[in-house]
Parts: sequence; structure tokens; C-alpha cells
Amino acid sequence: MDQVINTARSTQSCSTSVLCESIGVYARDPPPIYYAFNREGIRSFLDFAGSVANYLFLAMLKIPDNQVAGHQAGNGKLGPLVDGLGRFYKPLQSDERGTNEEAFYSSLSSNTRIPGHICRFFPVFHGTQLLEASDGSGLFPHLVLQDLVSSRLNPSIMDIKIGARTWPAQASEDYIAKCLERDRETTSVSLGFLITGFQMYGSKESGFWKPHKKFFHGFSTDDVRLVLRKFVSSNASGDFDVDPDCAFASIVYGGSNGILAQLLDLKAWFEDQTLFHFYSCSVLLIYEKELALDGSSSGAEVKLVDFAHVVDGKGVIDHNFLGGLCSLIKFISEILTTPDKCQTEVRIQDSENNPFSSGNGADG
Ligand SMILES: Nc1ncnc2c1ncn2[C@@H]1O[C@H](COP(=O)(O)OP(=O)(O)OP(=O)(O)O)[C@@H](O)[C@H]1O
Ligand SMILES: O=P(O)(O)O[C@@H]1[C@H](O)[C@H](O)[C@@H](OP(=O)(O)O)[C@H](OP(=O)(O)O)[C@H]1O
Repeated sequence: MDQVINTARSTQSCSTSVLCESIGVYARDPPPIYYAFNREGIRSFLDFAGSVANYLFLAMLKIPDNQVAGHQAGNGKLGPLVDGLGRFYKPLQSDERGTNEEAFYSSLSSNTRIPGHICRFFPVFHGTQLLEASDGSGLFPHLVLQDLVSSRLNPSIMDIKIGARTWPAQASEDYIAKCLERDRETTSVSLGFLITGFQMYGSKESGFWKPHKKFFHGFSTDDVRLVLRKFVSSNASGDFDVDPDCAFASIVYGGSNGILAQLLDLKAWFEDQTLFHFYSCSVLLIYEKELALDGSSSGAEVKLVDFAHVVDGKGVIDHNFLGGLCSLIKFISEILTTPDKCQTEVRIQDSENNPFSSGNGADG
């Protein structure tokens, strides 16, 4: 059992749920039948049961199907794993990035000044755990996080790195130079955010449209605008000659629980909070096309991930994140307020038989 060392701490906090104890529970909660053994017997049985549980757990871990950006496992590389039961295991990144991200999650977990409606934007943190690394290098510390999409059926997901500047002032000169070059060459500087990856669900037959990260290099403002429209379209594909119909714009981006409303909620917090500065952090936009087609709700959700470069806010507003967020909000608002570019959506909403025209499209 103890081959996998769970260093998780119990926390209250931004995590309303009770945390940690992930693996030990298999061995620590034996059914009464085990007490038929004498003490030694019990111990060896529990060791055995623990090893089996551990073995089964390790066998269950796999490369996430729904990861859209960032470092990826596979081909001998170090990357995140999921257990299919709701947990996402992100290896601690090298140098100070890993320890920084772990420290952020710990401080978030114990910080009572973060309101509950803001906590929901962050994955629940379940501590750190040593696991066999995906690159085969042996035991390696991983952050144990809530898997944000494990309960989703065919989720459409977009990862958007927020901020014109992706580096904290205390970073090394080399790191700043690397980031500056990337930020200037991409929409980070021009728009205050950068689309780093996505997957868009088409249908059972076509599956997902999930471009390689090279696809995003050299994205212009118009590309960004187009992709944000495609993300909520029933005809999304890599064919840039096909006009996106924005069929799901109102149910995904709009409404009282839609993505725009959630982004505005987050913005209101950023107008106030001076606890952290979130450099190079991403907003994830998530929804389910099949739910949107049902018309009742799209399961639209905004989440925040990647805190390797978060620093102490020292009582100062995070203008960099706030600016990027406002810019993203403007792009999404425009999609909702320019129906001429979303002809099909207007046609669908006008139709009597259409689920989106019933007024319940408010739920995003
Ligand atoms: N808690 C989570 N649950 C589900 N998916 C997640 C979670 N955290 C991250 N992901 C997925 O993994 C991707 C990369 O996450 P993250 O940005 O944390 O990785 P990274 O390797 O630090 O990225 P970078 O290349 O920017 O350093 C996200 O785009 C998302 O698809
Ligand atoms: O988007 P790409 O082309 O995959 O490039 C990666 C991206 O810029 C990441 O943000 C960066 O991690 P950090 O933000 O943590 O620096 C990573 O650096 P790395 O390769 O040094 O990990 C790059 O490889």
C-alpha cells in the first residue's frame, strides 16, 4: 500500500469537499471478515489487499482523452494521467514551476477569503501523491486534482491562456526573454489572451475536431474571432470556408448560467482581488454539444487551470489577467450581439419547433 505515498493534507476551504485519503482508504476500511485472521494474518492480508488495490489503481491510470493543451504524456514523455474516477494527476513540473503550483493550490485551499462562488472556478485539490511517471522514469510527485471533465460526455473544450504578459517579474532573464518573444508573436500581446488548444465535438460519426498545437501558431485576430464562433456552431470543422452557424451561441455563451455570465462573475472578483497575480494561467471553456442539442442546458462551464506562474498579489490588482479577461469577454459578447454573423442561429431561434426558442435557452 505504501508504495504509493499519499502526502495529501486535509483542508477546509476553497474545497468544500473533504480532500485526500485517496488510496489508503482501500486498505484502511476492511470488511469484518478480515478479523478472522490473527494479528499477523490481518497485517499480511491488508498488505496484500493494499498491494492489489495499488496495482489495480496504477493499472487504471491512463493518458487523458480530453486534454487539449499543455505538456502531454505519451511517447515516453512526462504528462498528466487520469484514473477515470474523477481525478487528474498532473506531474509536478521541473524547476520551481511544480512547487509553485503546489504552493498555490495549498494556499488556495486554506484561504478563507476566497468566496464560494469563486472557488468553483478552480479544480478541487487533493494534495500530492507519488505515482509512476508516464515517461517510465519511476515514482514522481503528482498534483492530485479534480478531473474537470470526467463526468462529461464528449465535451467541447477550449484552453485560453489569459494575459498580455505570461511571466512574473521575478522570473529569470532567459525565461522572460522566451515568454516575451512568444507573447509578441502571438495574440497574447495584441489581444491579451491566447487560444492554446481546443477540441470541438462534431457527431458520433465525425468525432472531435482537435487540431495539433501547430495549428494555433500565427493565429490572427480574425482567426480568434472565427474559432470562438466555430466553438459554438453545429457545423464546426477545420474547413475555414464554411461559415460557422453559431447555433449554440445563445445556450453556451449566453444566459444566466452561460459562459459570458461566468466570465463576468470571475471579472468582478478580479476587479477586487489582490491576493494573487495569475501569470500564464488558462481559462477552460467547456460544454456538451449533445446537451445543447437537447435544448435544456449545455453544461457550459468556465474553469481555471495552470498555476505554475502565480505569484503573491501584494495588495495590487492583477491588471494583466483582468485586461485579458475583459478582452475575451468583449469577443464573446460580440458573438452574442452580432446576429448577422450567426444567420443560422437566428433562423433556428425563429423556428417554432426549435428548443432554443422556448425561452429556456437562458441556461448555458
Ligand atoms: N484538473 C483538470 N481536469 C481536466 N483537465 C485538465 C485539468 N487541468 C488541466 N487539464 C487539461 O490539461 C491541459 C493542460 O493543463 P495545464 O495548462 O495545467 O498544463 P501545463 O503542462 O502546465 O501547460 P503549459 O504548457 O502551459 O505549461 C488543459 O488544457 C486541459 O485540457
Ligand atoms: O505552446 P507550446 O509550443 O507547447 O510551448 C509551451 C508553452 O509555451 C508553455 O507555456 C511553456 O511552459 P511554461 O509556461 O511553464 O513556461 C512550455 O515550456 P517548457 O517546454 O519549458 O515546459 C512551452 O514548451
